[in-house]
Formats: sequence, C-alpha cells, structure tokens
Amino acid sequence: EYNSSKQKRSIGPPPPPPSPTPHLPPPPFHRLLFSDHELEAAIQQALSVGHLELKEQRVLDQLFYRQGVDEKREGNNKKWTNVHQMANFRWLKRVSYSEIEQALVSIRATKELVNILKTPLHILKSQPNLVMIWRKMSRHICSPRNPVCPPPDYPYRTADGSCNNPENILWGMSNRPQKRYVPADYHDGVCAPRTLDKRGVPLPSPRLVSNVIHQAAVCNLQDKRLSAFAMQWGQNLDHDFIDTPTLKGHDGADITCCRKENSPHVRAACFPIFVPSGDHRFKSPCMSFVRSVPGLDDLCDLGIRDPVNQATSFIDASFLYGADKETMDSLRLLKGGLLKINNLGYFSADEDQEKCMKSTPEDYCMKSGDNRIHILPTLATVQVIYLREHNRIATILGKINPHWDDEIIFQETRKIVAAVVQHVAYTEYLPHILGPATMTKYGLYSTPKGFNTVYNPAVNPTTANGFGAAAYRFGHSMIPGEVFLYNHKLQQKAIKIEYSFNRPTALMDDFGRGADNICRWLVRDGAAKSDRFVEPGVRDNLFLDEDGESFDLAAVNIQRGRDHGIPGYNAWREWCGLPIAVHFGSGPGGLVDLHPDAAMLMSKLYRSPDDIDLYAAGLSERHMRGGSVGPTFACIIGIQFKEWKEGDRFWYENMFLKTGFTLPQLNQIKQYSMAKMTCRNMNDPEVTHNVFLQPSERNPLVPCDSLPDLNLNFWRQFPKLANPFVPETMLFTGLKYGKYV
Ligand code: HEM
Ligand SMILES: [Ca+2]
Repeated sequence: EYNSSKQKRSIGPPPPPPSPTPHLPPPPFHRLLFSDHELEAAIQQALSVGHLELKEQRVLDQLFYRQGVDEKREGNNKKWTNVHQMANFRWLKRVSYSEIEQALVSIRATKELVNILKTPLHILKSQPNLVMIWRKMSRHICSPRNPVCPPPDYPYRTADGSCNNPENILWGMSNRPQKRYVPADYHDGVCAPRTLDKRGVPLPSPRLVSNVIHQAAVCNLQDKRLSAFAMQWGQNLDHDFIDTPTLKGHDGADITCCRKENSPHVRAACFPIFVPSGDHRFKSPCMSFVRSVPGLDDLCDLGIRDPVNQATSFIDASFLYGADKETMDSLRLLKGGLLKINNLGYFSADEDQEKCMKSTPEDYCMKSGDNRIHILPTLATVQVIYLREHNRIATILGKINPHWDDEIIFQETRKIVAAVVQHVAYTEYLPHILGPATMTKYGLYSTPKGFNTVYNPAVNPTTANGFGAAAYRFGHSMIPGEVFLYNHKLQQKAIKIEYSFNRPTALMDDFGRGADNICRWLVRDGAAKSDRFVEPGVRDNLFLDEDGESFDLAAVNIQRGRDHGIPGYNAWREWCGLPIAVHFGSGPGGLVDLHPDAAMLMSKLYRSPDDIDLYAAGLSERHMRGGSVGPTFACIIGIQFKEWKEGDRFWYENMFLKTGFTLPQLNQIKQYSMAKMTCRNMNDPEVTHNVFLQPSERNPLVPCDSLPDLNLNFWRQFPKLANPFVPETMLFTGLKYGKYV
C-alpha cells in the first residue's frame, strides 16, 4: 500500500526546517572543511577542466560529424544507418545549446572538484563558503533562462510552457532538465552511468538482460482488450510531455563523462550497449548518441547531471503545435487560425527533406510540432487526425465569430484541442493502463460533467526522469510486429515493422489515403500484450538498415536508465511505499510482484534485487486489476499524471474565469471522444465507442453519427458582452483582442 510520507513530501511543499537546538554542537557537516583560499584554488582548477572539456567536445563533435559517426555520408547521399536513424529520433534542437554548454562545464567542474577535494558532493554542498565562492567564480557560465511572462490574465498557454505557474515560471517549460523522484545513482555520484552493482561488480549488459527477460520464447501474444490505437495513441501522448535529446556530433553535444571514464579514443567513446549474445549478431556498440544531453536544474549551482526535456511537460498538444514559439509560428498558416496543411490533408513539407527515408517520388518528409513524427507511419496517422481536427475547429470558429482575427481563432482552437487531449487521456486511455484502483487513489478521473478545480500551485508538473526513461516505456511491449493498412473495403495489407521505421511511404498508399487506411486498422486490431516480452521487430530489428545493423529497444531502455542515473528497482519500490525485495524468491521478502518465472530469471542476471534495472523489473510485474502495468509502474505513472493534472494552471476542468472554459463549453469537451474525433477526420463511417479497446460486444463498431459531437456554438462570442439574458457569455470574456507579443 502506497502511503509513504516521503512521497507526500515530494508532491507537496517542503516541510518546515527543524527548529535550531542551541545546546548541541553543530552537526559535523556544518564544520568548514576547507579555507576560502583552498576552495578558490580548487574551484578555479575544476572550472578550467570544465572549460577544456567543452573545447575538446566541440572539436570532437566536428570530428564525429566529418567522420560520419552519427551520420554516415557516401558522397552527398546520407546513408540511413541505424545509428543515424537513432540520432534523427533523438534530435537536439538549437534552442537549448547555450544552456547545455553551461551545464556541461558546471557538471564536469563539479566532478573535478569532488576529485580534487576528495569529498562527496553532498558534503561539499553543505559548506556555505564553498557554495558562495562557487557562485561567484562560475558567474560567467551561469545565465539561466529568464522568460518574459505575459500579463497575469493572458488567457492562453505560452508556446514553451513557461509562466504556467506565476511563482515558478520555469516549471514544465520546454528545454529544461527533467526532475527526479528518487535521487540520482551515478557511477561517480555526478554524471557517469551506473555500470557497477552495489558490490562493485559490473552490471549485466543490457542486451543480455533483454535476451533473458524480454525475449519471447514462442511468439508474442496479442492483447485481449487493448487496440493498436491504444499503443499508437500512447506513444503520441509521450511525445506531448517528453523529448529527451541525445548527441549528434555537433556543438553542445556531450559525452563528457563516458568518454573520460572509458577511453580517450574517439571511436571507443562510450560503454558498449550490446554484447554478442548467441541468438543474434553482435550489434553496433558504442556511438556518440548513447548519452542523453545533460542539463542542470540550477545553472549557478554545483550540480548532478539531469537529462534535458525538449517538450513542454504539460499535456498541451505540443506534439502538434511545437514546444517553442518559433516552431509554432512556422507551423501556422497565419490566416484564419489554421495550421499549414496540404491537399491530402497531411502536414506540409519540412524544409529539411532529409528527415525521413523516401521510397517513391510522392514521398516527402513532413513537419509537425514534434520531430519524431516519421518513426512510424502509424504515429503520423494519429498526428494527422489532430492536424485535421485543428483546422476543422478553426474553420467553424472563424465562421461563427467573424470578428475574431487569426491569432484569436488559432489560440482558441489550440485551447480546445489541448483540452480534448487531456480529457481523452484521463477518461478513455489512462484507466485501461492503470486500472480503476490506481485511478481513484491518485484522483485521476475527470468528473463526467461540470467543473473540477484541482489546481495546486505547490505541485511541480515537470516531467520526471524515471517516468520517461523507464515507467512510461511500458508501451514498448505493446508494439506489434506488423502494421496494417485496411482500405475502405477492409482489404488488408501488412508491412513488417522493421520496414516502416522512418519511411512515410505507407501514408502515400492508395493515392494518399494511407493514413485513413492505417486508421481503420488501428481501430479494428489489437496491440501486442503488455507484458515483459518485446516483439523481435523492435527488440532485434529497431531501425534495421541496409547493412543489417539495428538496435534492441529493450536494451536501449535499460542502458538509458543507467545513462540517466536511474536507481535500481528497490529504490523505486521504497519510494512508492511498496515492500522491497531482499531475495529473488517469490515469497515474502522476495520479488513479490513479479511473475515467478521472471523472478527466477532475474536471479541469474543480478547479484541483488537492489541492482535490478527498473525497466526490466517493472515490465515483469503482474498487472493491476483492469490495468496494463504492475504496482511499481502504476505508482510512478499515477503520480506523474496526478502532477500534470494538479500542477497545470490551464487544466481543462479548472473553473478559472480568464483562462478556463465556460460551463457549457467544458461539458461539450467532456462528452466528446477520441472515437468521434477520429471518424470526423478520417474516412471511416464506423468507429468503436472507445477506440483504445478492440471491437467487441461491449465496444461495438457504431455509426459515426450516433456519437455525441463537439458543439462549437458555445464558442460563439456575442459582441454585446453585457447581454443580461446570456449569462454564459459573461464568463467568456477572458479573450483579449489583438495579438500578444
Ligand atoms: C510505435 C512504436 C514505437 C517505437 C518504434 C518506439 C521507439 C522508441 C525509441 C527509439 C526511443 C528512444 C530510446 C532511447 O534512446 O532512449 C523511445 C523512447 C520512448 N518511448 Fe517509444 N517507441 C514506440 C512506442 C512507444 C509507446 C507505445 C510508448 C508508451 C506508451 C512509448 C514510450 C516511450 C517513452 C516514454 C520514451 C522516452 C522518450 C524520451 O525520453 O524522449 N514508446 N521509443
Ligand atoms: Ca506538452
């Protein structure tokens, strides 16, 4: 039973400091261990190491680029190696460069300082003179982002999520470090990946863990309840709240710690992800993208590495609109509140036509709010539904409010679309992932009608590291081995998943009706079962290239956890208030929530349950009733979704006069569904009530017309606001005319 006071602290405001006890001597860590003079010398040396590292890094990045480590060039043609495909998926945006470079110097210098003074970081941080001197001496690398906020009653979200919380304007903003639920567990306490277990013995290779735990013995089963739509929508949702960049051989990229840790040799820059495994060929080990880009929560402080998140943490449809103003503007038509769209009803072309693999002359690379749109044509299909929905709503709003300009129509439409994403996530999707008990425990259900003001300004909605690097990756086990196209006669065509990564060509199928055809499949077929097994299509053949090279997604997840300093399984169990395991058995004191066969396999890989990688153990747990994950992931996912709900001033159910909806508007959103939105925008007259569940007697295919619509007449704004006979319009006055700049 989750009930730990630790947890409560991490959600609510910090507890008051204990009152001072004047009669006792000060605790030992308050003793000043070093003189100011000693510290100045040490910090100077540490900072110069940090700067040197940055300089080397820049040279190295160019070298990587020229050597084609990330991006293999043959003549002028880019070769789509598996490595390049990965780098493409984990693209680093220019926006965050300067902060990343500052963080890089600080983190490297922190590490050096720990070495020079031979004192652990937490002791150093308790030295008041050290902190002061550090701040003074590192001022030149310490210019944290300082967004300019719109006036307090500005009715819409900012593009980058800044200023959502007026007291903490960086909370949830894009291009900021991920937060941590459980303190980092790095090899060196500062930044190097976890490589040794608690007894100092090397951890099993992630590929080995994947082979033993995540490889299906016979074949991967289909889920009994969840549809392929649930899998695909689930991935799209994660692209709303997390986007962790990795390295791609250009400025600002970092492999600082791992390079120093292992070898000065460029090609051996990182630790191996994969080992020869008997069942499969040796896979590309060690490339520069291996590490996530580092950030620092407080750039002016000594710090531990925290990976950056390029998305806005809030569920605000940033996968469609982008997570910074520049991207958002580039996606807009700047007329009638519309997004750019082409005559197939698809996203318009990206200026960079090298972001996807083209197979026919019709194929082109699209530009959407999120850079990862091409990973699968099925993901692009979900995004296309939202694109068409935006323009559908904007067109209607423009008609019923002819006095609105482009900006108002765009922002009002964006507000509706984001609210619908929130509503669908918490009422149609999440209950089937977490199960009813967890939904209730964390207060995640929306009310069926009316306001439900849950905003709590003390809650930090920033996306957390262990959630993104492990828990929410549960969906990787739901990925099927093939994607299908169903034409309007429901004739099927299958494509193996390893032949559709980064190729938009399926969208061009059937004269550009590929997305509609994919959508018919998403609604009608099942996801792979959410369990510890991962399809060979992504476990052996992720980003399969023409040389036969590929990745193992399960192994990448495990290595990513170590790269991010995610502590082992027991640390998370403790944080969740769940019993920890002291042995590998299934009885009391053992791995009680794991399937017994998985617990047995763990004992062959790890020496202590403390060391088990969170991803591997979380995926191996027995599910919560009615859910698709076990108690540990349910806890992490449940708490994260609670924080996105309570920590978002723009949460759609809040009764806030200036930023919220009117009551009738809100009730329209609450009766709308993913099903109605899908059939409104795709060429399919039939759809299931809940598209995340497979068609069944309880969830039959029904005519689109039979589902409740979103009646936009409630957005009609009467020019005479003081009309006493239309009280709703009194609420609907948050709108500011003209563009906010
Ligand atoms: C549709 C097929 C999918 C493919 C091919 C895919 C592939 C990937 C890849 C290559 C990564 C980056 C791994 C790394 O370097 O750390 C990733 C990250 C991730 N995936 Fe998936 N994924 C898919 C579906 C899903 C689903 C269904 C979910 C959840 C429901 C999910 C959740 C995540 C999360 C949370 C991350 C971390 C993202 C970040 O930190 O930026 N993925 N996925
Ligand atoms: Ca977002």
